Amino acid sequence: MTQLARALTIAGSDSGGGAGIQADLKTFQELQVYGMTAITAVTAQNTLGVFDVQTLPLASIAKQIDAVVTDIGVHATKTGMLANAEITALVARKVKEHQLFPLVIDPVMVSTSGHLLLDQSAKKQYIEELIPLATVITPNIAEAEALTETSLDHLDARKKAAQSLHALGARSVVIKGGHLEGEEAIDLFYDGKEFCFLRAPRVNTPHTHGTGCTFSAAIAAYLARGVTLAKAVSQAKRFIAAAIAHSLPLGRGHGPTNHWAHRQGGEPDAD
Ligand SMILES: Nc1ncnc2c1ncn2[C@@H]1O[C@H](COP(=O)(O)OP(=O)(O)O)[C@@H](O)[C@H]1O
Ligand SMILES: Cc1ncc(COP(=O)(O)O)c(N)n1
Repeated sequence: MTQLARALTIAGSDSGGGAGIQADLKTFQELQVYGMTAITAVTAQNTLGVFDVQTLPLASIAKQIDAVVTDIGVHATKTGMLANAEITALVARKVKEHQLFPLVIDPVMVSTSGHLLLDQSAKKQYIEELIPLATVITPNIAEAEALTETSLDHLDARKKAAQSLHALGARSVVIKGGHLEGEEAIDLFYDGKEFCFLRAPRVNTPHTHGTGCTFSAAIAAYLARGVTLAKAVSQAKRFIAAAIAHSLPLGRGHGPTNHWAHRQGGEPDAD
């Protein structure tokens, strides 16, 4: 057997299965990557909203990371919901201790349903401790605005924001354009030298719960498989575009993306 690619997600649990750890594991599995988890927080969540958040003790998060790294081994890591400043600092420490690279950072701050998933006070730890370790950081527009303290309503401003996140130490940056308007959903990729655009047709759907988690997990999966960064980002864009084009009208709110949509037909295998 050729060596099985293995990826670790350090993120929150979404009981509704559309975002967080659950979206990450589904994405890893679809991309033939063995998935492992370190859960930072347990949310009670569905397509309508977030009804409870319980963060895990720091020692538990640390031991989850130690357990998988020291035994099974990790080829790529992604971070999602880190909830607060202490968890963000712990994760940065563990990334350094275990050299958890390549590292994809999805700086999750607010859910699609509008619930705060990161204490405001954690911004300092993101900027000073975690972002400098990123192979790629994938903020949406609001997250990039919060991290750079600028308004990003123009492409020029988004380019400058990507440059300033790169200047903080991130090796590359994707500023996602899911919340912009237009015929296409266009993300801006900056590798420290050049800008390029990741494009897909914009899908007119409310069912976009978990798009950011799925996109960043797909980047981590491709990196775990040894694909180059530029290729990982563009293949991940194809994966998320298919997942949104065939998203699932489940629940009464924002339904989840469809992780098996990249397969021919966009449907689960017939019985
Ligand atoms: N309606 C849509 N149609 C097509 N692509 C979308 C749509 N909404 C989001 N995307 C894409 O999904 C990915 C996640 O983006 P975004 O929704 O901005 O992130 P987040 O979930 O973190 O808010 C990006 O590649 C973005 O362009
Ligand atoms: C546990 C967890 N992690 C991340 C998100 C963000 O995903 P989205 O922005 O699509 O709601 C979420 N809702 N829940």
